[in-house]
Amino acid sequence: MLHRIVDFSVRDVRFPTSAEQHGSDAMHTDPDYSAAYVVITTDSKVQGFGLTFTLGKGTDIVVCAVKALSGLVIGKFLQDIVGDFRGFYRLLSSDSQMRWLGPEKGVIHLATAAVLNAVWDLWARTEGKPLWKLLVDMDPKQIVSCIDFRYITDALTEEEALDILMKAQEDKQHREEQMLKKGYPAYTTSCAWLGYTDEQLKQLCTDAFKSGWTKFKVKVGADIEDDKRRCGLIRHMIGPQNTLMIDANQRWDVSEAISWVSELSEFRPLWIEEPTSPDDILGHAAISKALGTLGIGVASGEQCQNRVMFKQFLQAAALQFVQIDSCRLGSVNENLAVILMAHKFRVPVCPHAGGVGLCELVQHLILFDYISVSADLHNRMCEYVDHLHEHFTCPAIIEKAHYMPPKNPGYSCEMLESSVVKHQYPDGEVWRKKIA
Ligand SMILES: C[C@H](O)[C@@H](O)CC(=O)C(=O)O
Ligand SMILES: [Mg+2]
Repeated sequence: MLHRIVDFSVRDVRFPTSAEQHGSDAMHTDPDYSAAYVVITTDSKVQGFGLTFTLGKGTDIVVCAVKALSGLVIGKFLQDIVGDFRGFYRLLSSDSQMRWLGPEKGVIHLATAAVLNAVWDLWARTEGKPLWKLLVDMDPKQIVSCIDFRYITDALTEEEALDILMKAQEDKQHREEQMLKKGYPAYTTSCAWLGYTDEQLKQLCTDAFKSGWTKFKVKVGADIEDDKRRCGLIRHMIGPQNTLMIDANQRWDVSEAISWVSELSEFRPLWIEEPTSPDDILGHAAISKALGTLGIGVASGEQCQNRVMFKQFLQAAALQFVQIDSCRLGSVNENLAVILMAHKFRVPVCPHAGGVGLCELVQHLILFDYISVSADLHNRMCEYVDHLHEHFTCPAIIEKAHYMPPKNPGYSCEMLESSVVKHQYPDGEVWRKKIA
């Protein structure tokens, strides 16, 4: 059956998370987790749902960018899109006028992610499979045909990508069964947002520990004495064997990052995340070199613009953990490129999640990474944040601190229509009350 896209909508949906300091960090002190939420409808009535994540203000700008791209989607047949997905990715990311707004970065790239996420969702639904399974079952040649290799062939050629995927075919079935049984390891960021009090932090950490969490991320970077106290509290509570990560959300200059994190080294963080500007590849390389001697790695990616920057981070040995993001990069297509490059450079992928909908989306990509690419779980885990899942029709499922593979067809980011209507900005009930 053919599926022609006949309708396209995008809405500005915002959740007032800043009221309770959920999601707060050293740079984003009042985030309202939000999304530009896309629904595409076909003449066969099958729909695709996609989103990109934002922090509140400016979501309207992303919505505007999504609308600008919608003309490239409406009227297309799904079969034509996925039959040349590389071409369609390039159509969206390289439109000869709109590429001036990026290219492949910033608002226009967030918009590309929202649109393509909806297309991938539609594809998975029409195949009756969750997205991870669609990817895992795909012929390696077809996977590679979804990737735009422009600008990365000096690091990864199409032939090398194919070779990686072919080699990982062995034992794939076994890994799939393992994931279905045990799930993919996760860590939590929910206990230690920067705006939480010590009491909150202790309580949330105790509860999480009791529910089986063993890996915790703490926000740092505003005040060194606060950081020492908070890291000390968590390290004391989780003991020496469990894992602690720290996240500065781009707060420091390079030398400041090195000295600040050195002062926190006694708490033995596995990584420091986003120590400095997400665009500063050589700065990250310098930090990696300095902190490597203390056994601390550098993680980044949630604001890494595109595959070209990831390529350079990897080439410069500037990252020890690659944090792919389902909404920052150009959807599944560009994430496939980064997952394969990370494998070639032997750097573990530990996705960024949380926000609204990011856990739902990225769980599919990390399952694909394990089953079809890396076959490795050492030092690998996917972020989990326990907010806003109740707004999704198929929320992420966590059991014993592991993501359980989604079973429903699609990419898991369909929101409950009632939640969308209530949180739509500025007319939804939640915002009307606040604005009045
Ligand atoms: C503003 C966001 O909550 C950010 O702090 C998330 C983040 O850095 C992470 O989850 O990692
Ligand atoms: Mg982070």
